Formats: sequence, C-alpha cells, structure tokens
Amino acid sequence: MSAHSRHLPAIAVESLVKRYGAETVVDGLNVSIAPGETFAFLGPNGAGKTTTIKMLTTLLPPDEGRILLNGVDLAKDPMNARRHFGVVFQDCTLDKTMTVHENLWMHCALHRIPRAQRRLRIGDVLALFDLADRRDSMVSALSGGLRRRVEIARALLHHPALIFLDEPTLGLDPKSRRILWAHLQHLQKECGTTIFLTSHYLDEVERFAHNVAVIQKGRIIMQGTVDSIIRYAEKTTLEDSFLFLTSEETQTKEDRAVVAGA
Ligand SMILES: Nc1ncnc2c1ncn2[C@@H]1O[C@H](COP(=O)(O)OP(=O)(O)OP(=O)(O)O)[C@@H](O)[C@H]1O
Repeated sequence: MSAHSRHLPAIAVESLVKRYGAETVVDGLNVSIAPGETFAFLGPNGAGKTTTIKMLTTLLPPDEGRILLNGVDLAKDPMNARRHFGVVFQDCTLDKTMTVHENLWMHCALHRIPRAQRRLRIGDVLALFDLADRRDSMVSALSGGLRRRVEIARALLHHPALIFLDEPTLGLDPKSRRILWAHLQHLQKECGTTIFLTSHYLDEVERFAHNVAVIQKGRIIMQGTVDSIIRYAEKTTLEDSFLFLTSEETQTKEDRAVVAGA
C-alpha cells in the first residue's frame, strides 16, 4: 500500500442519486468510510440500502454522483474498482451441488487467481473462518451459519481491502450470529479489512460497528458513532435511538440531515 492510499477513504460517496421512474430511492447520499472501519448502513425496509450497495458494487449505475473505492472512481474504472471489494448478498449464491472446496476453487478461477496460488488462498480463508474440517462437505449439507461463513470466505479469496455484507446474519440463530461476528472481528484484526454492512439486528450493530448511517426514504437522516447517535437521541440503546429517529413524529419535526458529533 502506498503512503498516498493510506490516507484515502476506503469508500467515498458523493451526492449519489438513484431514481426508478418518478421515484427517487437514493437521494443525494454522502458517506466517507475510513480503512479498517466496520460501518453499518441502517434503515427501515425500502429505505434504499440494497440499492446503494448495488451501486457501490457496480451492479447498478447511479443517476448522479460519484463513488470512489480506495480512490478508484467506479464509473471511470469499474474493472479496477472490482478488485478492491468482495460482496455477499442476502441470498446464498453458493452452488449447493458442489463441495466447499469446489465452490472456492471455482471462484478462484473466475477471478483468474493463478493455479499455483489457489491452494494457499483457499487454505487461508478456510482457516480464517474455521472451516478447514468442512473443506470436502457438500454445501447442501451445511447449516445456514456455516454457509454464510463459506460465502464470506469466498468473497475474500481475491484479497479485497473491503467487503460489503447485506444482512450477513439474517436468519441465523443467536449462536451462529455470535460465531460469525467473532470471525468478522478476527478478519478485521488480521487483515484490516473494511466492512460495510446492512442489518436489522441493532443489538449486534451496537456491539460491533464503529460508525453508523441511518437512511430513510433515500436520505441519510443521521450518521456518527454508535455512542454519539445514542447520545443525540437521548436513549439508552441503538435500537431505541433508531426507532425514535425514524419515527413519523421525529421526521416531521426534524426535516433535516444530522451528523452526530463523534
Ligand atoms: N428494480 C426496481 N424497480 C423499481 N423500484 C425498485 C427496484 N428496486 C428497488 N426498488 C424500490 O426502491 C426502494 C428502495 O429499495 P431497497 O431494496 O434499496 O430498500 P432496502 O433499504 O434495501 O430495504 P430492505 O430493508 O427491505 O431490504 C423501495 O421503494 C423499492 O420498492
């Protein structure tokens, strides 16, 4: 990493807009995320989270605005930008008719990782997510929690500096959620990976995220550290703060975007 890139945000989003017909579903988003941060993007159903992640991962072109990943402009150089991130969507995209190892091998091939490096890289991600003993299991035989770990491990094979996780713990039982978070924390400690996630489980966001943005109807209504948001809302938990900030009453009283102090 060059001295220059150390100072760049991992993600910089400037005035991002997406419209579907007459409806503006992402409406002037500005976000800056530091390298190595866990950033949670929160909002009620339909607020625009998945649409934003799709734009950040080159799956959907924005109507306006700019996205820079590690300083690379997505619109100008999408191929280069794709090398910087991994992404895991809500629905499982592993091939259930293949083993864990076969899925990972196929991903290496798709990413043109040289054959000589594949064994090592697969071994590394399996170890990182404590999956070595599942190497030859069929994906169809794995629990939901294990599948999610395999999906995240797969997204890391090309060594991205940042990873997008759309509701990574959705549908997992409390123990599997705890284990997944332990692995994400381990990943961040070992590799300094930036994590951008969405989640409706605000207790775990409160515990693990460094910074949070709350989006409603396509606009960020609050961003800051977890503590600063709780303090601003004068509540005791992030969930209570979220419910307060996104309530109809608060929104009609405070028709403005707020940045909570750090
Ligand atoms: N392909 C599409 N065509 C038209 N409208 C769409 C399309 N995709 C999403 N929308 C609309 O855009 C808005 C934002 O949707 P999005 O899926 O980004 O929300 P979300 O915050 O991810 O919600 P959830 O928490 O339910 O996953 C919604 O009103 C949705 O109906």
